Amino acid sequence: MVGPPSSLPTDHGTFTLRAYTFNGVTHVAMTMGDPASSDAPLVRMHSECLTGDVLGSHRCDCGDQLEAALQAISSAGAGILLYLRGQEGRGIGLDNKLRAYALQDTEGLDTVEANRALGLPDDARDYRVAAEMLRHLGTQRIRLLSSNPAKSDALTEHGITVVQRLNLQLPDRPENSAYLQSKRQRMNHDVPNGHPELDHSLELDVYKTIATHDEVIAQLAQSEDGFIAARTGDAEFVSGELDRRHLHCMRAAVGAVLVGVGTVAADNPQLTVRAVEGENPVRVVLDPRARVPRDSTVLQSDDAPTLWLVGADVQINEQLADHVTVAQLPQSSADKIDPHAVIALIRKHVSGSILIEGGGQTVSEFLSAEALDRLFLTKAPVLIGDGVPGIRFEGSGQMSKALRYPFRRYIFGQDVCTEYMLSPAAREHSAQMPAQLRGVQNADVVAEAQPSA
Ligand SMILES: Nc1nc2c(ncn2[C@@H]2O[C@H](COP(=O)(O)OP(=O)(O)OP(=O)(O)O)[C@@H](O)[C@H]2O)c(=O)[nH]1
Ligand SMILES: [Zn+2]
Repeated sequence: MVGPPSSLPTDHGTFTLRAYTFNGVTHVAMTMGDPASSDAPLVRMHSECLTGDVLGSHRCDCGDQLEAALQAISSAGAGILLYLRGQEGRGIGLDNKLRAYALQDTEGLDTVEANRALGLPDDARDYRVAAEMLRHLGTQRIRLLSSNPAKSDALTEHGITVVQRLNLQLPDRPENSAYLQSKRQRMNHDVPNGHPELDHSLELDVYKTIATHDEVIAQLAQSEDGFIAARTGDAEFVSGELDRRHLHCMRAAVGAVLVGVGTVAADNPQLTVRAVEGENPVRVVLDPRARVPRDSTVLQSDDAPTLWLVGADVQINEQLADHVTVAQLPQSSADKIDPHAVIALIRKHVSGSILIEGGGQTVSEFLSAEALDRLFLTKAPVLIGDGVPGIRFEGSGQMSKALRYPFRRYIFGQDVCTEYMLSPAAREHSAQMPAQLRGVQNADVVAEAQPSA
């Protein structure tokens, strides 16, 4: 009933493959690492889908889920994929599934109605063999990669402890969104928008890239019409929870985080890592005239060291808390400090990447000085009308001179984040990472492009 293990090198790394035959049907388990030795390994219980898995169909999400699950297991370094044969068409078989497809095409039936019109059950799958396979692999506790709650219920019934169910967070495709909507409405599948159960250790690849290189990156969240706050400076909830989480992931990946004095005065940020696990970066306040409010969190709280960057002609005579270090730089003109000099100075104190976190003016200055390797610009679906501007720089009178860079795009719930790879170094660093087009993460790369020259 169980075949010998063999090795299976794949695009996602080398797995161990075992065949399990029950009632004349052969299923396979692909394992990576030693799942038995991990407390609750990632498990994908995948129903065979010839059209999606093999033929590349966009009618369903099976092919995308298969890829994403293998990528997730490979990123985690351990896990199991059970490929369940004979579950084609939610258990009604390939021939019937294609008949159901035809009824969907011609009669406009949804996926459930089409099965019923054929006199077949909505879902005929049985997961007993999957539970048997897991037990054979020494795994009784799992984290299940699925958007279908019925799958974890069934495994629980068969004696497997599902400690967590993780939605693979794949974006709908135009061709499968109606089908996915029906699954959500009629079969209780998750809506993949900022799922609260998401495992916070699962990240975008670019965080690793940032953490392992010395880059200068910037981020900004703007309204659709380009403002980071209302006229009064009120910046509460411009972008959503996932964008906040993204910001905290970046803070955790860098050595230093810099804000302009205006942001400290307006928002009194803590600049610490709270939404995810990670170390706090060194906080840098760019403050040519030493105007920062003396009761601000960056000066008062010792959660992280603070580097207070002031102009060369400023005198700081007051007593400062131990976590605050003052550094001075010459101002070029009109209170401005050259971004390149700022970076060089920070690098003397801190190693790792530097995140320019805001506000709009500071990020714009670093952008137009060509001091950035990468820019993450999130656009939230809100119109403010007038307020504190986001990215603004002199630009050019000609469209042909507008800035176009290679970019990647992520969906963070309702917000869209564009990552511009501004420098050749950033592009090279990202190219060294396997292009993670899909994976377990809070957002997926939904578009990638190189601008034409
Ligand atoms: N009967 C029928 N089956 C379909 C249809 N579209 C996809 N399938 C099958 O559905 C099975 C996958 O089930 P899904 O409901 O997509 O997803 P799930 O496996 O329950 O849940 P996930 O773990 O999130 O993938 C595969 O065997 C597909 O062949 C359809 O329109 N009709
Ligand atoms: Zn499918």
